Amino acid sequence: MMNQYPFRKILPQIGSMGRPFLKMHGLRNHFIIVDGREQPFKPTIAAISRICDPHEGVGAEQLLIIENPTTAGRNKGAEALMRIINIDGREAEACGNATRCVAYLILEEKNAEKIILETITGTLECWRAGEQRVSVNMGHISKDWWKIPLSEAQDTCHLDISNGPLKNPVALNIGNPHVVFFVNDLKTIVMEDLCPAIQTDPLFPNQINVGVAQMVTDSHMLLAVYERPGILTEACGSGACVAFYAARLRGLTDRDKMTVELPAGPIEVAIQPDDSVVMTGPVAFCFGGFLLEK
Ligand SMILES: N[C@@H](CCC[C@H](N)C(=O)O)C(=O)O
Repeated sequence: MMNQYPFRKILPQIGSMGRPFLKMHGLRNHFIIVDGREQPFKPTIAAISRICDPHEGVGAEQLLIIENPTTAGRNKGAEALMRIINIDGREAEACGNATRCVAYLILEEKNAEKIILETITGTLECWRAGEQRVSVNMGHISKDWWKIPLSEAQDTCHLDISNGPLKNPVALNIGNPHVVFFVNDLKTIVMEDLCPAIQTDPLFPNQINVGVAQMVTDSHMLLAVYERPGILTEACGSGACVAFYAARLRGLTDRDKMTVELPAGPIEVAIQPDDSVVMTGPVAFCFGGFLLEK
């Protein structure tokens, strides 16, 4: 029989010493979620990297900290502020899959059908869309070069940057910055080889999330996203929204709804009459536990 003694000895200590966390995923995009509303959570960069490292910590693509909304957010009806921290400790301005996961927690907590969630770039309306499915209005997408941001003026619909078969992308900002390349056959693209040089090009002072898309029909596309800071994720919610928007800008579709098929599965994206973008997809729980960092 397995010796359970070390567990009995250690677990009560961990329970009183550590910060509770939940691990969730939105289409296999993995998050560690900490509630910092009563007791602030301010880990160091080294602690963030360790917590997110699957070999040393819990393992995740982002750490999400739930905080109380700011006064501006509260005035707009926000129930909570979600902070999105990349594994290098830098704060991301948006994350579609994370928004669905945290929104689901707050929807459950408030026993509500719809809530408003604040991020560092504004407020987002989120609502239930079926069993463990959430829709989020991700807001408006900008194509102004200085808002991407780019380091010089360029036509963001046809950016002058390329690497091998990746050419002529669209640059957009949905809170966080993205470029989207269109290709004929996504499976021939080796993302890890081609995307790092694009992501870190000096044209992008804040670096950039790199999406590569293939149109299947005018309402179905395939998409892979190499995210900041150098991770090929199995799904990217903000990337799905901008890829659909980019396809419309390029005249590849005139639909107002699109199924964006990522390696882990589909996200439904719809453009609203006011040009804001609604994304719908699943959320799932992995496990919970205690972080030793306070
Ligand atoms: N790494 C991104 C933020 C995360 C995006 C996310 N996976 C999504 O679902 O949108 C960045 O640095 O912008």
